Amino acid sequence: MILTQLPTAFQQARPIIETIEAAGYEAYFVGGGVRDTILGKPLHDVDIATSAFPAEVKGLFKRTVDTGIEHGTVMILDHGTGYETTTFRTESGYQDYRRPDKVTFVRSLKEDLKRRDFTINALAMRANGEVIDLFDGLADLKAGVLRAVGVAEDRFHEDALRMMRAVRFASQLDFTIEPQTQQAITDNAALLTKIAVERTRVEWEKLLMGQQPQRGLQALLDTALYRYMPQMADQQAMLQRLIDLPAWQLPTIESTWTLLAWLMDLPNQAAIRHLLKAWKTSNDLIDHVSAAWLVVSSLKQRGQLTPSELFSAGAAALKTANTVANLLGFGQPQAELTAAYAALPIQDKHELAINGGDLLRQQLTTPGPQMGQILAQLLHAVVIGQVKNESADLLDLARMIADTKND
Ligand SMILES: Nc1ccn([C@@H]2O[C@H](COP(=O)(O)OP(=O)(O)OP(=O)(O)O)[C@@H](O)[C@H]2O)c(=O)n1
Repeated sequence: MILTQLPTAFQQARPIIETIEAAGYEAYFVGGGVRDTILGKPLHDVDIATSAFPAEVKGLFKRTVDTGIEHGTVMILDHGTGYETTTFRTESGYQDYRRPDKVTFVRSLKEDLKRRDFTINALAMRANGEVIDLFDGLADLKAGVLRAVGVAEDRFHEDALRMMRAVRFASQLDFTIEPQTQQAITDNAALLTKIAVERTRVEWEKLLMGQQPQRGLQALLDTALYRYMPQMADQQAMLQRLIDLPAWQLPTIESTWTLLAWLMDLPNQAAIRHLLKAWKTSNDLIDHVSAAWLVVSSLKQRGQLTPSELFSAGAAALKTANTVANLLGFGQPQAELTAAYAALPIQDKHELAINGGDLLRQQLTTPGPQMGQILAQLLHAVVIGQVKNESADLLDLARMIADTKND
């Protein structure tokens, strides 16, 4: 097969391959970029594999960066773009796929391709678009099948993350997992516990945001791989609920986690924090999702939100929550919620017309917790429309609050 119309990114990278070839080595485009191009999907990155050893690659180009030289990866800089070029290799023991524990450089393309995870990811392409298909990846691409290269069990022992990649690709590409490959996942699922949580999380999020999440989730259930994901061992029912929802596709990582947290029937925000901490997500994500989760529960219980709830959630978490609530059948039209939020007297606590300094100057309080309490009460009063956000009104109210406190 020859691809005639190569995406621009490949066309621009052609001279790199041609330079390596002119020096007597082999070089090919490899990996997800080749797969996605054949599928007609946009490509994310251009990866090159070559028989030249790293020092040889460096000798051929003016500007290179040693991004992972001990693993065979050199980045070639060309017209402002960086091309990761990796020497044909075999390896074992991954903390990170790009940084295995042990690497052996080889000169043969076939050796390199045969240690890759799935046949659809083991295609190579020459600079002229000719696809080299040593493991029948093209047939599997056409049939929509994920099949491990060679003995599936060996591939999963080399890198247990590949089991997560299988279910992720099932969702992302809407592919089926070939039976022996699936059986090997069932047999080796427990190996996933050896994998760094961050790596598992990336695949899990991609699965949930894929075009057919139900397909990936079903494979997770069928193979019991979910049991070895953080905090998921007893989540069979939740996964089934996700599968049973009418077709869904979520736009953001935040909405994905909010949906998940909601379907897990977690008791409170502390439980959500615990869940997300176990998955090692960022603190920003934890704050966002726990705020959104609270909004989802209000929408579920009352179908609407108080000004105070709108204010404390903030625009971003509101949007997330409503997306999830809509998916679950109890959301509001997004425009209504946006309008209600915009109609709040203030959207941010920094907009409050007075601050702690003003209270001190008027000797209404002393620095410390009492000041914070008064400011919080003022903020609340402004948000619910009890008082105008003007300094004279706020100082009057602060005086009343301070008096009652001092009584
Ligand atoms: N655990 C892994 C990770 C990657 N690969 C190989 O390295 C290539 C590039 O990996 P990566 O960029 O992580 O993933 P892609 O397959 O390109 O997919 P995507 O970009 O969608 O993540 C893969 O196609 C595959 O050949 C592998 O064999 N085993």
